[in-house]
Amino acid sequence: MEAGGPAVVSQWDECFQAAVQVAQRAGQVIRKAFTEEKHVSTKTSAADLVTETDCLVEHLIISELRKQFPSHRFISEEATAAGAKCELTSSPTWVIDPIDGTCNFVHGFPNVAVSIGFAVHQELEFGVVHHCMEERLYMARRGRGAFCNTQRLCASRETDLSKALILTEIGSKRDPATLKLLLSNMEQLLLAKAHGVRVIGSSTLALCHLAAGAADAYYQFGLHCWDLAAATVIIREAGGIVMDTTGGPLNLMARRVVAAGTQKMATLIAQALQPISCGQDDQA
Ligand SMILES: Nc1ncnc2c1ncn2[C@@H]1O[C@H](CO)[C@@H](O)[C@H]1OP(=O)(O)O
Ligand SMILES: [Mg+2]
Ligand SMILES: [Mg+2]
Repeated sequence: MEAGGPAVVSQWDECFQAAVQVAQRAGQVIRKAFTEEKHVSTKTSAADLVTETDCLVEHLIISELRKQFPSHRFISEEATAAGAKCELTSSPTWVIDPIDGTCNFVHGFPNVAVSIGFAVHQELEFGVVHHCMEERLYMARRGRGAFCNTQRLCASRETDLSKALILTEIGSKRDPATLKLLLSNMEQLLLAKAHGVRVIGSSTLALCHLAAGAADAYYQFGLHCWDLAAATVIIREAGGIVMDTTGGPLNLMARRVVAAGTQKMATLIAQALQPISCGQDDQA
């Protein structure tokens, strides 16, 4: 036996390593496609976009992981859009967004990421988010800390809403009632004298910025489980909070989230928000 005893190998290490490798391969494909002509289609609205690269990258990720882990289940954005069931059971399940920030990708705006989360018994075990254009890899395993490349991540300790930099996303719904609520939520936070509200076009990268302490809070209605799964582990392992907009525990399928460096900040944001109803991922 080596000095210090055998290395501790977690049950899901092999899966984590596979996620890192496939996220990097997917990043290469996305980087190459970023400067080329894109074929863009719409999904649920004129602002809900998909390109052939979203589908190609999703296929690449799932076929590689399925080869290595044939008994595992998969939830992914483009398969769900094509009618696959979006159901989180107790089986080992990969939750995949092949391109988070598709609208950015279409416009050549460089906030584009691959997001791969992994849950067992409905508990998130690890998350890998690859910022494709800056070649940054955000990653965390439950109980083992969060990292960006080799740098350990630490979420903000801010508790004062009037000193907060807050991130959110606009999403793809454009009906007047949704837009009114969306803008009124932003207005409430600005009236509370938050330092700023930012929209960067990628939920998962915004959540990673929160994990890195570059922002104090994040909220969104309408995002999906694949936007959230990987980054949730990364934020929690960076010492942050991820919860439901009602103030209760996070439901990955409920399409709403508040995240912050501190519980106090998360609660203040949740209290300032009016809910926007979006349905559930597993009841579509
Ligand atoms: N219907 C919706 N409402 C809110 N956000 C959504 C959404 N659909 C996707 N998003 C995500 O929110 C951000 C932009 O609004 C992106 O991260 C986008 O993910 P996507 O690029 O994978 O589609
Ligand atoms: Mg997404
Ligand atoms: Mg996507």
